[in-house]
Amino acid sequence: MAIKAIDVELMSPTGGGFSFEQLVELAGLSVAQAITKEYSKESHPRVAVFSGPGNNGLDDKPVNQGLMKQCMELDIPFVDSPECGLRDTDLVVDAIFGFSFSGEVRQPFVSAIQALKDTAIPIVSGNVRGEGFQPSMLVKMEEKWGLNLPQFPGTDQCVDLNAQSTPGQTPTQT
Ligand SMILES: NC(=O)C1=CN([C@@H]2O[C@H](COP(=O)(O)OP(=O)(O)OC[C@H]3O[C@@H](n4cnc5c(N)ncnc54)[C@H](OP(=O)(O)O)[C@@H]3O)[C@@H](O)[C@H]2O)[C@H](O)CC1
Repeated sequence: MAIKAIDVELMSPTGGGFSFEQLVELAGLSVAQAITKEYSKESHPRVAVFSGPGNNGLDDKPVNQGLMKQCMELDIPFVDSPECGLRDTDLVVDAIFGFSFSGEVRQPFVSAIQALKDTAIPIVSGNVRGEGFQPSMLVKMEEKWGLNLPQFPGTDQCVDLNAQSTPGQTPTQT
């Protein structure tokens, strides 16, 4: 089943009736929990989020306005270039593209993707891999249908698959 179709099913009355906002919140929670499990706030206190134009990054989308307002009230800075985003940063969250990414990277994202290719800072990617850089951790949100899911500990939103990974696989997925 295509990932997009899974979201449609989750939002249908028989598939859970989730609202788009709920799915966004759950996706964000999964990413946040996966990050805090893998990277401590002592070793990686400064996190930069690279947001894209679609529903993965929600850059400038109305659903994101409340979050942006919260960030401003908490004095969390916004930057407008990839170089600034990577300055004084310990971890990058790549929320640039989700499942609608296709083809070669086009402007205005070429420099952001290039910066992520060039950096040694660990990158946590949400959902999609293929823009040409290797994330340290990949968080996948839609794995359910037809997949052999691992046991999730307690009420956790993520599980570390390192123990089960084989060479060449992405280290951590949820
Ligand atoms: N129910 C939901 O939709 C939920 C989705 N979630 C997350 O959202 C993404 C899917 O969101 P979507 O908006 O469909 O897609 P993207 O986030 O990938 O962004 C699409 C935009 O990216 C542009 N794009 C695509 N390919 C390229 C490229 N090669 N170079 C530059 N730009 C690109 C695209 O532009 P177009 O001109 O092609 O339209 C769009 O602007 C999903 O993966 C989840 O992460 C929520 O988490 C929950 C609900």
